[in-house]
Amino acid sequence: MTTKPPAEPFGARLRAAMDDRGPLCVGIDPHAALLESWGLDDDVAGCERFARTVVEALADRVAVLKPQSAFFERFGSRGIAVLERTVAEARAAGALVLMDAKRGDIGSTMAAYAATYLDPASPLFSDAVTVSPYLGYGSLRPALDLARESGTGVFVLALTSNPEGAEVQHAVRADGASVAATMLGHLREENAGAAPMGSYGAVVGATLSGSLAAAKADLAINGPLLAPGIGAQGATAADLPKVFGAAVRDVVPNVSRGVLRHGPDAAALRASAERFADEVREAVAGAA
Ligand SMILES: O=c1ccn([C@@H]2O[C@H](COP(=O)(O)O)[C@@H](O)[C@H]2O)c(=O)[nH]1
Repeated sequence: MTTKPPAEPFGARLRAAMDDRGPLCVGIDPHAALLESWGLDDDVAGCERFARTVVEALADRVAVLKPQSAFFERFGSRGIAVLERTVAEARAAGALVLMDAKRGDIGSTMAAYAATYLDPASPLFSDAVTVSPYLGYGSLRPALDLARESGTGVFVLALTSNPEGAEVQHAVRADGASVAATMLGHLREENAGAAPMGSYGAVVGATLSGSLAAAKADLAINGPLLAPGIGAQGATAADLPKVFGAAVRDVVPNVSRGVLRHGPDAAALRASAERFADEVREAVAGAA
């Protein structure tokens, strides 16, 4: 299956969606516990019903849907087939799809990961993908280049929402820059001159109040900042201005379990996403 490549770069498409729908990103994470609480079996059929329900409830109203690949992969090839259909249906219904796959490898293998998510000929073609720079930022080049070519985006892990991330991300290089600040610096260069916003984003947890200063991280990268951690991980929309300061307008706040726990009723899922969206709008407006 070949999808028509998007006419505009991801950064421009994302900014337009954020302006039109608000910046909220809702996760599609078919956890076993959520399937159970929705009255579904923890199998591939349950996974498909779950994902389709989220897409039908939210793809026409939130800016971004973020399937967490791991929860589909656990069902093997049939789970991946469900993921393919989920991505296609979400995109067809109007949401941008950010595939949370956190891939990272040596460049030659990275090229295959890039083709999987960012080549319009792939059945898993998505608007953007998350990647891990643990093999060095340069190893991500095939994904960065293919994203430019195919009008898609790449989100690089910089300061993750989990407390364990600090031991790697706050580590300081010989020149005094933290690893996180180094990644943000690379992304700033990648996005230089792009308008209204570059297509190369960073993942920066909404849970990080207090620890950004420790990483001496400058979040002004002229690109989107995916902020997971709201809801189940304890952060709230009100934390966003504290964590992101002037960069708060570039933040794409992610909520997964915080919304998904309200299913399977579509109206309840929509109401929950709307509540989070309102809280985000209020927090961002208050930061003006
Ligand atoms: O730093 C990171 C990067 C990614 N994630 C992912 O986001 C969602 C969060 O789910 P919640 O249910 O809202 O906690 C999940 O898919 C993670 O893998 C993250 O949490 N932190």
